[in-house]
Amino acid sequence: MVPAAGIGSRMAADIPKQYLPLHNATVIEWTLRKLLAVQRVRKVVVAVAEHDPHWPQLAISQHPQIVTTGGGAERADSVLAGLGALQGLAQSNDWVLVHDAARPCVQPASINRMIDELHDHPVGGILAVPVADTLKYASPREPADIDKTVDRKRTWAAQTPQMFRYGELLNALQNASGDGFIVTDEASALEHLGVQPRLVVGRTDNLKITTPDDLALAQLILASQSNLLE
Ligand SMILES: Nc1ccn([C@@H]2O[C@H](COP(=O)(O)OP(=O)(O)OP(=O)(O)O)[C@@H](O)[C@H]2O)c(=O)n1
Ligand SMILES: C[C@](O)(CO)[C@H](O)COP(=O)(O)O
Repeated sequence: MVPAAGIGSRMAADIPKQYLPLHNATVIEWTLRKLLAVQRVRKVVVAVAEHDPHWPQLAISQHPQIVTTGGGAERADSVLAGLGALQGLAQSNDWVLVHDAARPCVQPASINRMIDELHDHPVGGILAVPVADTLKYASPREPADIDKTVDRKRTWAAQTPQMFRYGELLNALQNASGDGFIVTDEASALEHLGVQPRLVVGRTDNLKITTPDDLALAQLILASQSNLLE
């Protein structure tokens, strides 16, 4: 399931960042090519904004493995909408991988390794990388001042895909929404139910394209992956 209904406000571009040009295609086309290169991915549901004029113009939107649905106001709403579109296609015990449209540099090998590690895990988990930098909390009074240093010994940066059983993920997201518990990733909803998703070591180059400088970096990464999808 690919949430792709965001507006990319932090990118401050004329169009949503998932449709920006990247390495002779667009951000979302690279993301979908990577997912479709994983043999064990059967269907990809893409949640796009209502009346999105860009998505229908992409040939990949007609790919036989791709189903399109409408997204929501927040990322979690778009993911819930995408899961709704899988009703009847997915069984409760099927694994669902949620992957940001804004993460085009993911490697199929990382996704396959996560599936290998988690396919018989009781909960599921996420791609993530241990934090290498020293982390600081900003002052609540002056954002440019350091308030304190965060213990990074057990700190990881969550990425996507995030992989959970269809029924459990649907329940967890609906429960979080009902509790008014705001989640910025799927794992948070499972944690809110008291379960512990697994951390699967990912790659630091699986960046989420968020601000303009991320595009130049993604271009370099994709150029270095030229033989990846052959
Ligand atoms: N209502 C939303 C908001 C975000 N997303 C998707 O969730 C992914 C990660 O979100 P983010 O990087 O925050 O994208 P935007 O919300 O578009 O960015 P911003 O917060 O800068 O506006 C993106 O692929 C985005 O398209 C979505 O499907 N529906
Ligand atoms: C899901 C995610 O990519 C994990 O790091 C991240 O939480 C998305 O956050 P965003 O603010 O919706 O980009």
